[in-house]
Amino acid sequence: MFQFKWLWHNLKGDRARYIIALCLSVIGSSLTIINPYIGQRIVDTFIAGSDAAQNLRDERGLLIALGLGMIGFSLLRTGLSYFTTLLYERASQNMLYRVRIFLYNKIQGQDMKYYDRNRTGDLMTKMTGDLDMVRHSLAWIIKTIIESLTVFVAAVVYFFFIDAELTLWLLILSPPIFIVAFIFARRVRPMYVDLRERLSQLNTITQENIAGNRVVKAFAREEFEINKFTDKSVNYSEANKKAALVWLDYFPYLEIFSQGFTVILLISGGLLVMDGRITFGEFSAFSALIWGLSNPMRSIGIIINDIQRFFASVTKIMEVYYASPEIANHHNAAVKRRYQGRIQFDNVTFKYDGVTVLENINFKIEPGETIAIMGATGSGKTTLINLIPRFYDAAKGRVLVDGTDVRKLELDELRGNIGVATQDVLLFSDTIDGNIAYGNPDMPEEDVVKFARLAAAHNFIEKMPEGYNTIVGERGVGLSGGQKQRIALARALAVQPPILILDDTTSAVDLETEEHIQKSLRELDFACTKIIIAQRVSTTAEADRIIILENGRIIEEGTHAELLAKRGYYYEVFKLQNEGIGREVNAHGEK
Ligand SMILES: Nc1ncnc2c1ncn2[C@@H]1O[C@H](COP(=O)(O)OP(=O)(O)OP(=O)(O)O)[C@@H](O)[C@H]1O
Repeated sequence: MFQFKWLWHNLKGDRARYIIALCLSVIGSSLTIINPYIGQRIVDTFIAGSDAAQNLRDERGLLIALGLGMIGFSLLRTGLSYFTTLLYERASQNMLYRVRIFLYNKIQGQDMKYYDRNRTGDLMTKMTGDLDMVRHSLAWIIKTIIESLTVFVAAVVYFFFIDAELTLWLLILSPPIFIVAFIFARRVRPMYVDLRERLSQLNTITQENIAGNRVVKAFAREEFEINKFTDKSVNYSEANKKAALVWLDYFPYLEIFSQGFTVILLISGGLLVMDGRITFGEFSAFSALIWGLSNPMRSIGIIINDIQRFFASVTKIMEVYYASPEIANHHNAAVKRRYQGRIQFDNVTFKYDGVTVLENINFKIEPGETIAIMGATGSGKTTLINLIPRFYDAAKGRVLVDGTDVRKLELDELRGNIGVATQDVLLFSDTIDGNIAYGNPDMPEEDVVKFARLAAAHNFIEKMPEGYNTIVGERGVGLSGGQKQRIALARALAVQPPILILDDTTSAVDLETEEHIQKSLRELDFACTKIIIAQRVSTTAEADRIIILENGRIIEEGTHAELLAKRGYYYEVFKLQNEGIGREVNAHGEK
Protein backbone atom coordinates (compact mmCIF):
# COMPACT_ATOMS: atom_id res chain seq x y z
CA MET A 1 0.00 0.00 0.00
CA PHE A 2 1.56 3.24 -1.18
CA GLN A 3 0.39 5.26 1.82
CA PHE A 4 2.20 2.93 4.21
CA LYS A 5 5.31 3.02 2.05
CA TRP A 6 5.14 6.79 2.31
CA LEU A 7 4.85 6.56 6.09
CA TRP A 8 7.83 4.24 6.23
CA HIS A 9 9.85 6.57 4.05
CA ASN A 10 9.12 9.49 6.36
CA LEU A 11 10.01 7.50 9.45
CA LYS A 12 13.62 7.73 8.35
CA GLY A 13 15.67 8.62 11.40
CA ASP A 14 13.17 6.95 13.72
CA ARG A 15 12.74 3.61 12.02
CA ALA A 16 14.80 1.70 14.61
CA ARG A 17 12.82 3.32 17.42
CA TYR A 18 9.55 2.45 15.70
CA ILE A 19 10.55 -1.15 15.03
CA ILE A 20 11.60 -1.54 18.69
CA ALA A 21 8.21 -0.12 19.68
CA LEU A 22 6.45 -2.63 17.39
CA CYS A 23 8.52 -5.51 18.82
CA LEU A 24 7.77 -4.41 22.38
CA SER A 25 4.08 -4.21 21.47
CA VAL A 26 4.23 -7.82 20.27
CA ILE A 27 6.16 -8.96 23.35
CA GLY A 28 3.95 -7.03 25.77
CA SER A 29 0.77 -8.35 24.15
CA SER A 30 2.07 -11.93 24.09
CA LEU A 31 2.63 -11.67 27.82
CA THR A 32 -1.14 -11.38 28.31
CA ILE A 33 -1.37 -15.16 28.17
CA ILE A 34 0.96 -15.59 31.16
CA ASN A 35 -1.49 -14.57 33.86
CA PRO A 36 -4.35 -16.76 32.56
CA TYR A 37 -1.80 -19.59 32.49
CA ILE A 38 -0.81 -18.91 36.12
CA GLY A 39 -4.48 -18.67 36.97
CA GLN A 40 -5.04 -22.04 35.33
CA ARG A 41 -2.23 -23.54 37.44
CA ILE A 42 -3.64 -22.04 40.64
CA VAL A 43 -7.16 -23.32 39.92
CA ASP A 44 -6.02 -26.83 38.96
CA THR A 45 -3.49 -27.16 41.80
CA PHE A 46 -5.11 -25.35 44.68
CA ILE A 47 -8.83 -24.97 44.02
CA ALA A 48 -10.45 -27.53 41.73
CA GLY A 49 -7.93 -30.37 41.39
CA SER A 50 -8.42 -33.67 43.27
CA ASP A 51 -5.38 -32.91 45.42
CA ALA A 52 -6.28 -29.26 45.94
CA ALA A 53 -6.67 -29.41 49.74
CA GLN A 54 -3.44 -31.38 50.10
CA ASN A 55 -1.56 -28.99 47.80
CA LEU A 56 -2.87 -26.00 49.69
CA ARG A 57 -1.23 -27.38 52.81
CA ASP A 58 2.02 -28.71 51.26
CA GLU A 59 2.74 -26.32 48.41
CA ARG A 60 2.10 -22.97 49.98
CA GLY A 61 5.44 -21.72 48.64
CA LEU A 62 4.33 -22.52 45.08
CA LEU A 63 1.02 -20.70 45.61
CA ILE A 64 2.84 -17.61 46.88
CA ALA A 65 5.32 -17.80 43.98
CA LEU A 66 2.46 -18.04 41.46
CA GLY A 67 0.66 -15.12 43.12
CA LEU A 68 3.84 -13.04 43.09
CA GLY A 69 4.43 -14.10 39.49
CA MET A 70 1.00 -12.76 38.55
CA ILE A 71 1.76 -9.43 40.20
CA GLY A 72 5.25 -9.37 38.67
CA PHE A 73 4.00 -10.01 35.14
CA SER A 74 1.30 -7.38 35.54
CA LEU A 75 3.93 -4.85 36.58
CA LEU A 76 6.22 -5.92 33.75
CA ARG A 77 3.44 -5.47 31.21
CA THR A 78 2.56 -2.05 32.59
CA GLY A 79 6.22 -0.98 32.47
CA LEU A 80 6.59 -2.31 28.92
CA SER A 81 3.41 -0.60 27.84
CA TYR A 82 4.64 2.71 29.31
CA PHE A 83 7.99 2.45 27.57
CA THR A 84 6.40 1.34 24.28
CA THR A 85 3.97 4.25 24.27
CA LEU A 86 6.92 6.58 24.86
CA LEU A 87 8.71 5.16 21.80
CA TYR A 88 5.60 5.42 19.60
CA GLU A 89 5.07 9.02 20.69
CA ARG A 90 8.70 9.97 20.09
CA ALA A 91 8.84 8.36 16.65
CA SER A 92 5.50 9.79 15.53
CA GLN A 93 6.20 13.30 16.87
CA ASN A 94 9.60 13.33 15.15
CA MET A 95 7.99 12.23 11.90
CA LEU A 96 5.31 14.90 12.27
CA TYR A 97 7.97 17.56 12.80
CA ARG A 98 9.97 16.47 9.75
CA VAL A 99 6.99 16.16 7.42
CA ARG A 100 5.57 19.50 8.58
CA ILE A 101 8.85 21.28 7.79
CA PHE A 102 9.06 19.45 4.45
CA LEU A 103 5.50 20.41 3.52
CA TYR A 104 6.08 24.01 4.52
CA ASN A 105 9.14 24.12 2.27
CA LYS A 106 7.11 22.52 -0.50
CA ILE A 107 4.36 25.09 -0.19
CA GLN A 108 6.94 27.90 -0.17
CA GLY A 109 8.43 26.50 -3.37
CA GLN A 110 5.15 26.38 -5.26
CA ASP A 111 4.44 28.75 -8.11
CA MET A 112 1.62 31.28 -8.40
CA LYS A 113 -0.62 28.83 -10.25
CA TYR A 114 -0.59 26.60 -7.19
CA TYR A 115 -1.72 29.45 -4.96
CA ASP A 116 -4.41 30.36 -7.51
CA ARG A 117 -5.76 26.83 -7.30
CA ASN A 118 -5.44 26.01 -3.61
CA ARG A 119 -7.53 27.54 -0.87
CA THR A 120 -5.66 28.81 2.16
CA GLY A 121 -8.08 27.01 4.50
CA ASP A 122 -7.42 23.72 2.73
CA LEU A 123 -3.65 24.14 2.96
CA MET A 124 -4.01 25.01 6.65
CA THR A 125 -6.09 21.84 7.21
CA LYS A 126 -3.36 19.79 5.58
CA MET A 127 -0.67 21.37 7.71
CA THR A 128 -2.59 20.83 10.96
CA GLY A 129 -5.50 18.35 11.22
CA ASP A 130 -4.38 16.01 8.43
CA LEU A 131 -0.83 15.82 9.70
CA ASP A 132 -2.03 15.12 13.20
CA MET A 133 -4.27 12.34 11.91
CA VAL A 134 -1.25 10.73 10.28
CA ARG A 135 0.71 11.01 13.52
CA HIS A 136 -2.23 9.49 15.41
CA SER A 137 -2.33 6.56 13.02
CA LEU A 138 1.35 5.89 13.57
CA ALA A 139 1.19 6.22 17.35
CA TRP A 140 -2.19 4.67 18.01
CA ILE A 141 -3.92 2.90 15.10
CA ILE A 142 -0.98 0.76 14.03
CA LYS A 143 -0.14 0.06 17.68
CA THR A 144 -3.73 -1.01 18.42
CA ILE A 145 -3.88 -3.25 15.34
CA ILE A 146 -0.56 -4.94 16.17
CA GLU A 147 -1.47 -5.44 19.83
CA SER A 148 -4.99 -6.75 19.07
CA LEU A 149 -3.62 -9.14 16.47
CA THR A 150 -0.90 -10.41 18.80
CA VAL A 151 -3.33 -11.01 21.65
CA PHE A 152 -5.69 -12.72 19.20
CA VAL A 153 -2.98 -15.03 17.80
CA ALA A 154 -1.46 -15.72 21.27
CA ALA A 155 -4.88 -16.61 22.68
CA VAL A 156 -5.69 -18.88 19.70
CA VAL A 157 -2.34 -20.68 19.98
CA TYR A 158 -2.80 -21.11 23.72
CA PHE A 159 -6.36 -22.38 23.21
CA PHE A 160 -5.12 -24.87 20.61
CA PHE A 161 -2.73 -26.31 23.12
CA ILE A 162 -5.54 -26.79 25.60
CA ASP A 163 -8.21 -28.05 23.22
CA ALA A 164 -8.14 -27.77 19.43
CA GLU A 165 -11.83 -28.65 18.95
CA LEU A 166 -13.12 -25.97 21.31
CA THR A 167 -10.79 -23.45 19.63
CA LEU A 168 -12.16 -24.34 16.19
CA TRP A 169 -15.70 -23.87 17.50
CA LEU A 170 -14.74 -20.43 18.72
CA LEU A 171 -13.01 -19.53 15.46
CA ILE A 172 -16.15 -20.30 13.47
CA LEU A 173 -17.22 -16.76 14.38
CA SER A 174 -14.20 -15.05 12.86
CA PRO A 175 -15.05 -15.18 9.10
CA PRO A 176 -18.51 -13.57 9.48
CA ILE A 177 -16.99 -10.88 11.69
CA PHE A 178 -14.37 -10.05 9.08
CA ILE A 179 -16.98 -9.99 6.30
CA VAL A 180 -19.15 -7.55 8.26
CA ALA A 181 -16.09 -5.41 9.05
CA PHE A 182 -15.04 -5.39 5.39
CA ILE A 183 -18.50 -4.28 4.20
CA PHE A 184 -18.54 -1.58 6.86
CA ALA A 185 -15.10 -0.30 5.82
CA ARG A 186 -16.13 -0.05 2.17
CA ARG A 187 -19.28 1.83 3.03
CA VAL A 188 -17.71 4.25 5.43
CA ARG A 189 -14.61 5.17 3.39
CA PRO A 190 -16.18 7.71 0.97
CA MET A 191 -17.89 9.27 3.96
CA TYR A 192 -14.56 10.13 5.52
CA VAL A 193 -13.24 11.54 2.25
CA ASP A 194 -16.35 13.74 2.15
CA LEU A 195 -15.96 14.62 5.82
CA ARG A 196 -12.39 15.73 5.24
CA GLU A 197 -13.56 17.99 2.37
CA ARG A 198 -16.25 19.57 4.55
CA LEU A 199 -13.72 20.27 7.27
CA SER A 200 -11.52 21.99 4.74
CA GLN A 201 -14.49 24.13 3.58
CA LEU A 202 -15.21 25.06 7.18
CA ASN A 203 -11.59 26.11 7.70
CA THR A 204 -11.59 28.07 4.45
CA ILE A 205 -14.66 30.03 5.52
CA THR A 206 -13.15 30.71 8.94
CA GLN A 207 -9.86 31.87 7.46
CA GLU A 208 -11.51 34.09 4.82
CA ASN A 209 -13.83 35.58 7.38
CA ILE A 210 -11.06 36.48 9.79
CA ALA A 211 -8.82 37.83 7.03
CA GLY A 212 -11.71 39.80 5.55
CA ASN A 213 -13.23 41.02 8.81
CA ARG A 214 -13.00 44.66 7.75
CA VAL A 215 -15.06 44.08 4.65
CA VAL A 216 -17.59 42.09 6.66
CA LYS A 217 -17.92 44.90 9.19
CA ALA A 218 -17.97 47.62 6.53
CA PHE A 219 -20.94 45.95 4.87
CA ALA A 220 -22.50 44.96 8.19
CA ARG A 221 -22.63 41.37 6.93
CA GLU A 222 -21.83 39.71 10.24
CA GLU A 223 -25.16 37.93 10.34
CA PHE A 224 -24.77 36.68 6.78
CA GLU A 225 -21.27 35.43 7.62
CA ILE A 226 -22.49 33.78 10.83
CA ASN A 227 -25.24 32.02 8.86
CA LYS A 228 -22.77 30.95 6.19
CA PHE A 229 -20.47 29.57 8.87
CA THR A 230 -23.36 27.89 10.68
CA ASP A 231 -24.40 26.21 7.42
CA LYS A 232 -20.94 24.79 6.85
CA SER A 233 -20.65 23.86 10.49
CA VAL A 234 -24.00 22.02 10.44
CA ASN A 235 -22.89 20.41 7.20
CA TYR A 236 -19.72 19.12 8.82
CA SER A 237 -21.47 18.04 11.96
CA GLU A 238 -24.17 16.17 9.96
CA ALA A 239 -21.53 14.38 7.91
CA ASN A 240 -19.73 13.47 11.12
CA LYS A 241 -22.91 12.09 12.64
CA LYS A 242 -23.75 10.22 9.46
CA ALA A 243 -20.36 8.54 9.38
CA ALA A 244 -20.58 7.72 13.07
CA LEU A 245 -24.13 6.35 12.72
CA VAL A 246 -23.18 3.95 9.94
CA TRP A 247 -21.30 2.08 12.58
CA LEU A 248 -24.58 1.52 14.40
CA ASP A 249 -25.88 -0.49 11.41
CA TYR A 250 -23.06 -2.95 11.84
CA PHE A 251 -22.46 -2.70 15.54
CA PRO A 252 -25.29 -5.12 16.60
CA TYR A 253 -23.96 -7.89 14.36
CA LEU A 254 -20.42 -7.49 15.59
CA GLU A 255 -21.61 -7.27 19.18
CA ILE A 256 -23.67 -10.44 18.77
CA PHE A 257 -20.71 -12.25 17.23
CA SER A 258 -18.44 -11.00 20.02
CA GLN A 259 -20.92 -12.22 22.65
CA GLY A 260 -21.04 -15.44 20.67
CA PHE A 261 -17.51 -16.22 21.81
CA THR A 262 -18.61 -16.26 25.44
CA VAL A 263 -21.74 -18.28 24.69
CA ILE A 264 -19.85 -20.92 22.69
CA LEU A 265 -17.22 -21.06 25.40
CA LEU A 266 -19.78 -21.50 28.14
CA ILE A 267 -21.74 -24.22 26.33
CA SER A 268 -18.98 -26.24 24.70
CA GLY A 269 -16.43 -25.49 27.41
CA GLY A 270 -18.92 -26.52 30.10
CA LEU A 271 -19.66 -29.76 28.25
CA LEU A 272 -15.96 -30.49 27.84
CA VAL A 273 -15.35 -29.89 31.56
CA MET A 274 -18.25 -32.24 32.40
CA ASP A 275 -16.75 -34.83 30.05
CA GLY A 276 -13.42 -34.39 31.79
CA ARG A 277 -11.68 -33.42 28.56
CA ILE A 278 -10.48 -30.13 29.97
CA THR A 279 -9.83 -29.15 33.57
CA PHE A 280 -11.48 -26.34 35.52
CA GLY A 281 -8.19 -24.48 35.35
CA GLU A 282 -8.10 -24.75 31.56
CA PHE A 283 -11.70 -23.61 31.40
CA SER A 284 -10.82 -20.62 33.58
CA ALA A 285 -7.87 -19.83 31.24
CA PHE A 286 -10.32 -19.87 28.30
CA SER A 287 -12.64 -17.50 30.16
CA ALA A 288 -9.79 -15.20 31.13
CA LEU A 289 -8.50 -15.01 27.55
CA ILE A 290 -11.75 -14.94 25.65
CA TRP A 291 -11.59 -11.12 25.64
CA GLY A 292 -8.47 -11.51 23.48
CA LEU A 293 -10.79 -12.84 20.78
CA SER A 294 -13.83 -10.69 21.36
CA ASN A 295 -12.19 -7.35 22.14
CA PRO A 296 -10.52 -6.81 18.75
CA MET A 297 -13.94 -7.52 17.20
CA ARG A 298 -15.56 -4.92 19.40
CA SER A 299 -12.98 -2.24 18.65
CA ILE A 300 -12.88 -3.07 14.94
CA GLY A 301 -15.35 -0.22 14.26
CA ILE A 302 -13.16 2.42 15.89
CA ILE A 303 -10.09 1.07 14.14
CA ILE A 304 -11.79 1.02 10.73
CA ASN A 305 -13.09 4.57 11.23
CA ASP A 306 -9.62 5.77 12.15
CA ILE A 307 -8.05 3.94 9.22
CA GLN A 308 -10.47 5.65 6.84
CA ARG A 309 -9.69 9.02 8.38
CA PHE A 310 -6.02 8.21 7.99
CA PHE A 311 -6.44 7.42 4.28
CA ALA A 312 -8.47 10.60 3.67
CA SER A 313 -5.83 12.70 5.43
CA VAL A 314 -2.71 11.05 4.09
CA THR A 315 -4.00 11.33 0.51
CA LYS A 316 -4.42 15.09 1.02
CA ILE A 317 -0.96 15.43 2.51
CA MET A 318 0.59 13.47 -0.31
CA GLU A 319 -0.94 15.92 -2.80
CA VAL A 320 1.25 18.63 -1.28
CA TYR A 321 4.15 16.28 -0.68
CA TYR A 322 4.47 15.25 -4.30
CA ALA A 323 3.31 18.48 -5.96
CA SER A 324 6.02 19.88 -8.18
CA PRO A 325 5.81 23.45 -9.40
CA GLU A 326 6.05 24.22 -13.11
CA ILE A 327 8.25 27.17 -12.21
CA ALA A 328 10.71 25.90 -9.64
CA ASN A 329 13.32 27.74 -7.66
CA HIS A 330 16.34 25.52 -7.18
CA HIS A 331 18.28 28.06 -5.08
CA ASN A 332 21.50 27.03 -6.76
CA ALA A 333 22.84 30.26 -8.16
CA ALA A 334 26.17 30.22 -6.35
CA VAL A 335 27.15 33.76 -7.33
CA LYS A 336 24.26 36.06 -8.06
CA ARG A 337 25.03 38.43 -10.91
CA ARG A 338 23.71 41.95 -11.02
CA TYR A 339 21.76 42.45 -14.22
CA GLN A 340 21.92 45.50 -16.42
CA GLY A 341 18.16 45.71 -16.54
CA ARG A 342 17.40 45.27 -20.22
CA ILE A 343 13.92 43.81 -20.79
CA GLN A 344 12.25 42.57 -23.94
CA PHE A 345 8.85 41.07 -24.65
CA ASP A 346 9.11 39.08 -27.85
CA ASN A 347 5.69 38.29 -29.27
CA VAL A 348 4.35 37.23 -25.88
CA THR A 349 0.94 35.64 -25.47
CA PHE A 350 -0.34 34.58 -22.06
CA LYS A 351 -3.38 32.59 -20.98
CA TYR A 352 -4.99 31.88 -17.64
CA ASP A 353 -6.48 28.39 -17.92
CA GLY A 354 -6.94 28.72 -21.67
CA VAL A 355 -8.31 32.29 -21.59
CA THR A 356 -6.04 34.66 -23.51
CA VAL A 357 -5.15 37.68 -21.38
CA LEU A 358 -2.13 39.02 -23.28
CA GLU A 359 -1.66 38.72 -27.02
CA ASN A 360 1.40 39.32 -29.19
CA ILE A 361 3.10 41.75 -26.85
CA ASN A 362 6.29 43.26 -28.24
CA PHE A 363 8.43 45.97 -26.64
CA LYS A 364 11.95 46.64 -25.44
CA ILE A 365 13.19 48.53 -22.42
CA GLU A 366 16.81 49.67 -22.26
CA PRO A 367 18.73 49.71 -18.96
CA GLY A 368 17.87 52.76 -16.87
CA GLU A 369 14.70 53.59 -18.80
CA THR A 370 11.41 54.32 -17.07
CA ILE A 371 8.36 52.81 -18.69
CA ALA A 372 4.82 53.52 -17.61
CA ILE A 373 2.01 51.08 -18.31
CA MET A 374 -1.55 52.30 -18.43
CA GLY A 375 -4.82 50.72 -19.41
CA ALA A 376 -8.33 50.03 -18.25
CA THR A 377 -8.85 47.71 -15.34
CA GLY A 378 -8.52 44.08 -16.41
CA SER A 379 -6.52 45.00 -19.51
CA GLY A 380 -3.61 42.81 -18.41
CA LYS A 381 -1.13 45.23 -16.81
CA THR A 382 -0.42 43.17 -13.69
CA THR A 383 -0.29 39.98 -15.74
CA LEU A 384 2.28 41.56 -18.02
CA ILE A 385 4.65 42.56 -15.22
CA ASN A 386 4.15 39.18 -13.52
CA LEU A 387 5.91 37.56 -16.47
CA ILE A 388 9.21 39.36 -15.77
CA PRO A 389 10.00 37.70 -12.39
CA ARG A 390 8.41 34.50 -13.78
CA PHE A 391 5.45 34.44 -11.44
CA TYR A 392 3.89 32.86 -14.54
CA ASP A 393 5.35 31.71 -17.85
CA ALA A 394 4.23 32.94 -21.27
CA ALA A 395 2.15 30.54 -23.36
CA LYS A 396 3.85 31.77 -26.55
CA GLY A 397 6.82 34.01 -27.23
CA ARG A 398 9.65 34.95 -24.90
CA VAL A 399 10.34 37.37 -22.10
CA LEU A 400 14.02 38.30 -22.12
CA VAL A 401 16.05 39.95 -19.39
CA ASP A 402 19.52 41.13 -20.42
CA GLY A 403 18.98 39.24 -23.67
CA THR A 404 18.30 35.84 -22.06
CA ASP A 405 14.94 34.07 -21.95
CA VAL A 406 13.80 34.27 -18.31
CA ARG A 407 13.10 30.52 -18.41
CA LYS A 408 16.82 29.97 -18.83
CA LEU A 409 17.84 32.23 -15.96
CA GLU A 410 18.34 31.03 -12.41
CA LEU A 411 15.09 31.96 -10.71
CA ASP A 412 16.70 33.08 -7.46
CA GLU A 413 19.09 35.32 -9.33
CA LEU A 414 16.35 36.72 -11.58
CA ARG A 415 14.04 37.54 -8.68
CA GLY A 416 16.92 38.91 -6.64
CA ASN A 417 17.44 41.45 -9.43
CA ILE A 418 13.85 42.64 -9.38
CA GLY A 419 12.22 44.81 -6.74
CA VAL A 420 8.44 44.58 -6.78
CA ALA A 421 5.85 46.64 -4.97
CA THR A 422 2.60 44.81 -5.64
CA GLN A 423 -0.87 46.23 -5.99
CA ASP A 424 -2.19 44.55 -2.85
CA VAL A 425 0.24 45.61 -0.19
CA LEU A 426 1.05 42.92 2.30
CA LEU A 427 3.13 43.83 5.31
CA PHE A 428 4.20 41.25 7.85
CA SER A 429 3.43 41.39 11.57
CA ASP A 430 6.82 42.85 12.36
CA THR A 431 8.43 46.23 13.02
CA ILE A 432 8.40 48.82 10.24
CA ASP A 433 12.17 48.43 10.18
CA GLY A 434 11.83 44.65 9.72
CA ASN A 435 9.31 45.17 6.91
CA ILE A 436 11.51 47.60 4.99
CA ALA A 437 14.60 45.41 5.40
CA TYR A 438 12.66 42.25 4.43
CA GLY A 439 14.73 41.60 1.29
CA ASN A 440 18.00 42.31 3.08
CA PRO A 441 17.74 41.67 6.83
CA ASP A 442 21.35 42.74 7.48
CA MET A 443 20.72 46.25 6.23
CA PRO A 444 22.01 48.94 8.62
CA GLU A 445 19.48 51.23 10.29
CA GLU A 446 20.66 54.30 8.37
CA ASP A 447 19.95 52.57 5.06
CA VAL A 448 16.45 51.69 6.21
CA VAL A 449 15.92 55.39 6.96
CA LYS A 450 17.44 56.36 3.61
CA PHE A 451 15.00 54.19 1.66
CA ALA A 452 12.10 55.30 3.83
CA ARG A 453 12.99 58.89 2.94
CA LEU A 454 13.10 58.04 -0.77
CA ALA A 455 9.64 56.51 -0.47
CA ALA A 456 8.35 59.58 1.41
CA ALA A 457 7.70 57.40 4.43
CA HIS A 458 10.27 58.73 6.90
CA ASN A 459 8.17 61.63 8.20
CA PHE A 460 5.14 59.60 9.19
CA ILE A 461 7.24 56.73 10.55
CA GLU A 462 9.16 59.15 12.77
CA LYS A 463 5.92 60.42 14.23
CA MET A 464 4.78 56.94 15.22
CA PRO A 465 5.07 56.08 18.96
CA GLU A 466 8.03 53.79 18.49
CA GLY A 467 9.28 55.06 15.15
CA TYR A 468 10.90 52.35 13.07
CA ASN A 469 10.37 49.87 15.90
CA THR A 470 6.60 50.21 15.75
CA ILE A 471 5.08 46.81 15.17
CA VAL A 472 2.53 46.86 12.40
CA GLY A 473 -0.31 44.43 12.79
CA GLU A 474 -1.17 41.57 10.50
CA ARG A 475 -1.23 42.82 6.89
CA GLY A 476 -0.17 46.28 8.06
CA VAL A 477 -3.14 47.04 10.29
CA GLY A 478 -2.70 50.43 11.95
CA LEU A 479 -1.46 52.16 8.80
CA SER A 480 -3.36 54.06 6.12
CA GLY A 481 -3.47 52.72 2.57
CA GLY A 482 -0.98 55.37 1.40
CA GLN A 483 1.34 54.69 4.32
CA LYS A 484 1.33 50.97 3.56
CA GLN A 485 2.11 51.71 -0.09
CA ARG A 486 5.07 53.86 0.90
CA ILE A 487 6.50 51.18 3.18
CA ALA A 488 6.06 48.65 0.36
CA LEU A 489 7.90 51.03 -1.98
CA ALA A 490 10.73 51.47 0.55
CA ARG A 491 10.90 47.66 0.86
CA ALA A 492 11.22 47.30 -2.93
CA LEU A 493 13.83 50.07 -3.15
CA ALA A 494 15.82 48.66 -0.24
CA VAL A 495 17.13 45.75 -2.33
CA GLN A 496 18.53 48.37 -4.77
CA PRO A 497 17.31 46.30 -7.70
CA PRO A 498 18.44 46.90 -11.26
CA ILE A 499 14.79 46.35 -12.23
CA LEU A 500 12.05 48.01 -10.21
CA ILE A 501 8.40 47.17 -10.80
CA LEU A 502 5.73 49.33 -9.20
CA ASP A 503 2.15 48.16 -9.62
CA ASP A 504 -0.09 51.12 -8.85
CA THR A 505 2.12 51.84 -5.87
CA THR A 506 1.26 55.50 -5.47
CA SER A 507 -2.46 55.29 -6.16
CA ALA A 508 -3.34 56.03 -2.54
CA VAL A 509 -0.86 58.85 -1.86
CA ASP A 510 -1.59 62.55 -2.35
CA LEU A 511 -0.16 64.42 -5.33
CA GLU A 512 2.48 66.24 -3.31
CA THR A 513 3.82 63.00 -1.83
CA GLU A 514 3.70 61.42 -5.25
CA GLU A 515 5.81 64.22 -6.65
CA HIS A 516 8.37 63.64 -3.90
CA ILE A 517 8.43 59.93 -4.74
CA GLN A 518 8.88 60.61 -8.44
CA LYS A 519 11.77 62.94 -7.71
CA SER A 520 13.38 60.21 -5.57
CA LEU A 521 12.90 57.64 -8.31
CA ARG A 522 14.55 59.96 -10.84
CA GLU A 523 17.52 60.50 -8.58
CA LEU A 524 18.22 56.94 -7.38
CA ASP A 525 21.94 56.42 -6.73
CA PHE A 526 21.93 52.98 -8.37
CA ALA A 527 21.25 52.00 -11.98
CA CYS A 528 17.65 50.95 -12.29
CA THR A 529 15.13 50.18 -15.00
CA LYS A 530 11.65 51.14 -13.81
CA ILE A 531 8.32 49.79 -14.89
CA ILE A 532 5.47 51.69 -13.34
CA ILE A 533 1.83 50.76 -13.66
CA ALA A 534 -0.21 53.85 -13.00
CA GLN A 535 -3.58 55.36 -13.70
CA ARG A 536 -2.58 58.97 -13.06
CA VAL A 537 -1.16 61.00 -15.89
CA SER A 538 0.87 62.87 -13.26
CA THR A 539 2.77 59.61 -12.73
CA THR A 540 3.10 58.54 -16.34
CA ALA A 541 4.01 61.96 -17.79
CA GLU A 542 7.59 61.72 -16.57
CA ALA A 543 8.25 58.28 -18.06
CA ASP A 544 10.56 57.78 -21.02
CA ARG A 545 7.81 55.83 -22.71
CA ILE A 546 4.23 54.92 -22.00
CA ILE A 547 2.57 51.69 -23.07
CA ILE A 548 -1.20 51.57 -23.27
CA LEU A 549 -2.85 48.17 -22.94
CA GLU A 550 -6.37 47.30 -24.02
CA ASN A 551 -7.79 43.81 -23.76
CA GLY A 552 -4.32 42.32 -23.56
CA ARG A 553 -2.91 44.16 -26.57
CA ILE A 554 -0.67 47.20 -26.86
CA ILE A 555 -2.74 49.89 -28.52
CA GLU A 556 -0.47 52.92 -28.02
CA GLU A 557 3.20 53.39 -27.24
CA GLY A 558 5.30 56.57 -27.03
CA THR A 559 6.25 59.52 -24.89
CA HIS A 560 3.73 61.68 -23.06
CA ALA A 561 3.86 64.29 -25.83
CA GLU A 562 3.62 61.72 -28.63
CA LEU A 563 0.61 60.03 -27.10
CA LEU A 564 -1.18 63.30 -26.44
CA ALA A 565 -0.59 64.28 -30.02
CA LYS A 566 -2.09 60.95 -31.10
CA ARG A 567 -5.37 61.93 -29.46
CA GLY A 568 -6.19 58.38 -28.58
CA TYR A 569 -6.80 56.59 -25.25
CA TYR A 570 -4.02 58.43 -23.42
CA TYR A 571 -5.23 61.79 -24.60
CA GLU A 572 -8.76 60.99 -23.38
CA VAL A 573 -7.46 59.95 -19.97
CA PHE A 574 -5.35 63.08 -19.77
CA LYS A 575 -8.34 65.25 -20.67
CA LEU A 576 -10.56 63.52 -18.14
CA GLN A 577 -8.03 63.89 -15.35
CA ASN A 578 -7.40 67.54 -16.09
CA GLU A 579 -10.97 68.62 -16.63
CA GLY A 580 -12.13 71.02 -14.01
CA ILE A 581 -8.70 72.07 -12.87
CA GLY A 582 -8.21 74.56 -15.63
CA ARG A 583 -5.40 72.89 -17.51
CA GLU A 584 -5.31 72.98 -21.25
CA VAL A 585 -3.66 70.76 -23.74
CA ASN A 586 -1.89 72.28 -26.66
CA ALA A 587 -1.07 70.58 -29.92
CA HIS A 588 2.28 69.38 -28.60
CA GLY A 589 0.75 67.91 -25.56
CA GLU A 590 2.34 70.47 -23.26
CA LYS A 591 0.59 71.55 -20.15
N1 LIG B 1 -4.93 34.36 -11.28
C1 LIG B 1 -5.79 34.56 -12.29
N2 LIG B 1 -6.48 33.52 -12.80
C2 LIG B 1 -7.33 33.70 -13.82
N3 LIG B 1 -7.57 34.90 -14.40
C3 LIG B 1 -6.91 35.97 -13.93
C4 LIG B 1 -5.99 35.87 -12.85
N4 LIG B 1 -5.48 37.09 -12.61
C5 LIG B 1 -6.07 37.93 -13.49
N5 LIG B 1 -6.92 37.27 -14.29
C6 LIG B 1 -7.70 37.84 -15.39
O1 LIG B 1 -6.77 38.38 -16.32
C7 LIG B 1 -7.21 39.62 -16.83
C8 LIG B 1 -6.13 40.68 -16.61
O2 LIG B 1 -5.94 40.86 -15.24
P1 LIG B 1 -4.82 41.85 -14.67
O3 LIG B 1 -4.83 41.73 -13.21
O4 LIG B 1 -3.55 41.61 -15.37
O5 LIG B 1 -5.41 43.25 -15.13
P2 LIG B 1 -4.94 44.70 -14.73
O6 LIG B 1 -4.86 45.45 -16.00
O7 LIG B 1 -3.72 44.66 -13.89
O8 LIG B 1 -6.18 45.19 -13.89
P3 LIG B 1 -6.22 46.24 -12.67
O9 LIG B 1 -5.89 47.58 -13.24
O10 LIG B 1 -7.63 46.15 -12.24
O11 LIG B 1 -5.25 45.76 -11.66
C9 LIG B 1 -8.51 39.94 -16.11
O12 LIG B 1 -9.55 39.62 -16.99
C10 LIG B 1 -8.52 39.01 -14.93
O13 LIG B 1 -9.83 38.61 -14.66
